[in-house]
Amino acid sequence: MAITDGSRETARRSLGPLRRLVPYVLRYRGLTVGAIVFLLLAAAATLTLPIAVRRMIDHGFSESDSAFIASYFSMLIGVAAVLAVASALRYYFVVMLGERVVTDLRRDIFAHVIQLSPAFFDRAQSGEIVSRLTADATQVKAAVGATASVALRNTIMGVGAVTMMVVTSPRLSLLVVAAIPFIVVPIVAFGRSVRRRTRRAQDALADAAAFAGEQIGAVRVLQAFTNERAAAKRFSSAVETAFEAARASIRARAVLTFFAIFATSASVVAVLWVGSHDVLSGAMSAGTLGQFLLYAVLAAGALGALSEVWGELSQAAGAAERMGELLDEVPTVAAPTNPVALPPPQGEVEFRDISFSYPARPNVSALHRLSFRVAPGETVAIVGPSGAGKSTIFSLLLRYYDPDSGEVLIDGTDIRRADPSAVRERIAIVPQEVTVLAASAAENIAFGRPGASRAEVEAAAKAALAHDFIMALENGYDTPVGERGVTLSGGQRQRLAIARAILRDAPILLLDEATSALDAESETLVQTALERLMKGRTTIVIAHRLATILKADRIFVMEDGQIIEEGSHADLVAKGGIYARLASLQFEAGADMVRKAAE
Ligand SMILES: Nc1ncnc2c1ncn2[C@@H]1O[C@H](COP(=O)(O)OP(=O)(O)OP(=O)(O)O)[C@@H](O)[C@H]1O
Repeated sequence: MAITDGSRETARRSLGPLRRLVPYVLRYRGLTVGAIVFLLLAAAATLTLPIAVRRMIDHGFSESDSAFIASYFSMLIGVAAVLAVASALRYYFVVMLGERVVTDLRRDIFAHVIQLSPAFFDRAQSGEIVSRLTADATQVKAAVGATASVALRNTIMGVGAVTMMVVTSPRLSLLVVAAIPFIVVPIVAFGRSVRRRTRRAQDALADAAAFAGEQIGAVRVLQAFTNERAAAKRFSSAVETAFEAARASIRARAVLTFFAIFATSASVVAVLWVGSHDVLSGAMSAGTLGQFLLYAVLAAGALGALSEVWGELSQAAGAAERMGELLDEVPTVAAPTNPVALPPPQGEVEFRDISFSYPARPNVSALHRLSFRVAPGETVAIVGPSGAGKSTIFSLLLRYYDPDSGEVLIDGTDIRRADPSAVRERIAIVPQEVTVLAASAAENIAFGRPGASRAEVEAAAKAALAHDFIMALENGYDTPVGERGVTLSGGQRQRLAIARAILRDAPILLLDEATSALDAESETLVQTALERLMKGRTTIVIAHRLATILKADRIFVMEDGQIIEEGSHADLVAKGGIYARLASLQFEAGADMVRKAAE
């Protein structure tokens, strides 16, 4: 399974996954080259400053030549200008590159994820995927942009400064080299423990955030069960745990800061001490000592910055790895290399000896040697207890999954041989729970057929008896509905779904009847709209209402993944089998009708 938490730990240790970003970076050669050029230019400008300072000290103050000072300072201003321009442009190119790369990554991942098979979503949490698109992407952006450039700049600066230190004074450099282990080893060791504590604090905070997200998402249920106090208490203890973890990390960081500053300052003082003896004895000029010290400070700064960004880079590597996992996920249901074209639509559906288990539950058989044929234009109602496999029939028809054995045929073609999109274009679905998108009413209907004109949307809405309630909304078809807009009633949502299906105008209609009862008036509207929708189409309906079942041409009674009875309502009632029992129990409300039909 690709979506795991385990990767978070291992990923932090290696920068390897960042390699995945290289092709994205290379797509923008201009930005990349610009970033590197200005990076080098800024580093070079910085590295010339200590030389300038030496010449200042050694010549500027001793030679009372004002022309020298003037030309000298104008040159310095020139260097400063180069430094400023290069730094600004470096910032621009580097940050732009980061934004660009992450925009592309987000776009690619989203496009990839939404075409993955439902089998993937059975095991992945949608929250986890979204967090990869947002939080992980932000980390990668920081890495490609700021962090990588800080790392690169400081590597260049570090190497440059150390080289210049050796050039300036090999003797003092040797002294610094001798001091390095005493400074660096403890800092690295301590830094590691700081990182461990920081990670613990972040994980604790992530737990608290996940809890908050879940509770706020289900706030109505939370209030209905009056669980607010318990939830508040749990959250409070979660954030307190995060605080304690943060405190440990802050404390460790404070100690680290003390040590780092003291150790580096003390060693600088020591070098200065030795160096000033050399100056006094005439072995070295004061300017050279100044130059050396400045290089030492630059080198130390570069080293410090590198140790800081290392942690950030390895976190970004973890983020890049998690995003990469999503891109590596292959859809289990894919179009064949040479998909066959489906014949002209008739609306015939056939299941031939289908056996199927869900990948998430391979030991449970959802459908077992199931065969049936639905003729063009026929209406079939599927009834049966919960878990019988009714929805699974829909899932296989839409090719969300492929059967373990047997064939699903649409108009005589095995759907595995066709492009899944071509198969799905033949099907319209009215689900039990209608998804209303956070968009306008018109856009919600147009979802049925992307690109439909406003006139087509309105015609569909009229046929679905949705026009009147939409016109009564504040801005008619342009009124936002769904999450950030008007909340629609159950009956209105269903008519919206019916309008979508009418607009789709597909030969095969899959109807998953809502179980929740509507009031009589809504019910009549929905039924009328449905009848219009079903006209002339092959309809398979997972039926819960007697009225629907009575109108069906045939009824399939399912149990344990098989069709155990089949026939018209009257046939089945007369037979006195499972259906007859089911009908008199389950469809109590229509018991009279059952009796009448049986007579
Ligand atoms: N995505 C899934 N992953 C694993 N098992 C599943 C999945 N969906 C359904 N199942 C299992 O497959 C079997 C058939 O389920 P299905 O949803 O087709 O039943 P159903 O007749 O539609 O039930 P209901 O009327 O309650 O919707 C059940 O045992 C169910 O637990």
